[in-house]
Amino acid sequence: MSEPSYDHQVDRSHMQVSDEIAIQISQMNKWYGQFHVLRDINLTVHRGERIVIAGPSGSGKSTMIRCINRLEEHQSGKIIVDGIELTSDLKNIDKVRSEVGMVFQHFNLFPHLTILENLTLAPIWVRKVPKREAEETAMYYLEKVKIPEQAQKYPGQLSGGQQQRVAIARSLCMKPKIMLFDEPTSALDPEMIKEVLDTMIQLAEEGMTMLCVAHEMGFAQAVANRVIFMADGQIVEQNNPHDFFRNPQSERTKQFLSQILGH
Ligand SMILES: Nc1ncnc2c1ncn2[C@@H]1O[C@H](COP(=O)(O)OP(=O)(O)OP(=O)(O)O)[C@@H](O)[C@H]1O
Repeated sequence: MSEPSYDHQVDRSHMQVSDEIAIQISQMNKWYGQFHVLRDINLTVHRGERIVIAGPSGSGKSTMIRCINRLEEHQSGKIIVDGIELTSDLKNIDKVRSEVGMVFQHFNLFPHLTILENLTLAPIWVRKVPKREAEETAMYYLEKVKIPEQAQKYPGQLSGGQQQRVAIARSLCMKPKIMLFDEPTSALDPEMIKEVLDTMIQLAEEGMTMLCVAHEMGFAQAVANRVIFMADGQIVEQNNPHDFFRNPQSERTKQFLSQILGH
């Protein structure tokens, strides 16, 4: 089985992964009512790692990352994020949310606020950052995602790719240590996928710890140092992208890859 080829292939050798642990999940289980959606998940993520979570629809990928920033609550086992164990204590949730940024498939921008207002809303109202400082930070990140000229526009005036870059900039304004992405390019036209991947590649090069649920494997190919394959609520297999694509171990993974790669 040959590796898919994308024009995002870069030399990843300079990207550092540290020994420090960013996320530790042990024996984690989650049910939706009677439905056992995540089963005995064990996962260690080191700082600077760039992980793609792949797997068939309904395998629990989104639920797993939603548990990491506490949008969903797990029922047993442990999740430790940046040294903080996730419990139902609200203070603890706030702490974790401030360490973990999340970008969704549908950008979730406020349509009636300008791009600048979207970016400064949480820093001003949640973090109590002075308006001027919040705006300077917002402009810094809009420049980073290469759309500073869009600051005064409304989301509806931007392309999907631009809106997704705004969503990434908005997360960065909260200075997260970890970024979670839930299918960030799924709602985009092919020509816009590249813009968003370029932004993600830039973040990865700066050492951001990233977990990305993805159906298309562009990010895996471009910058991931690990691909995790999930099926039926379990981690079935994980490996570096090179070996994951070239030498999948389980039948389930082989079947999945032949579906997505078309051979
Ligand atoms: N709030 C919920 N209540 C009940 N069941 C849910 C809820 N959210 C998700 N599920 C179910 O849990 C399972 C896992 O969903 P999840 O969204 O985590 O899968 P996924 O692997 O991310 O799928 P996809 O690739 O289609 O986004 C699915 O069967 C889904 O229908």
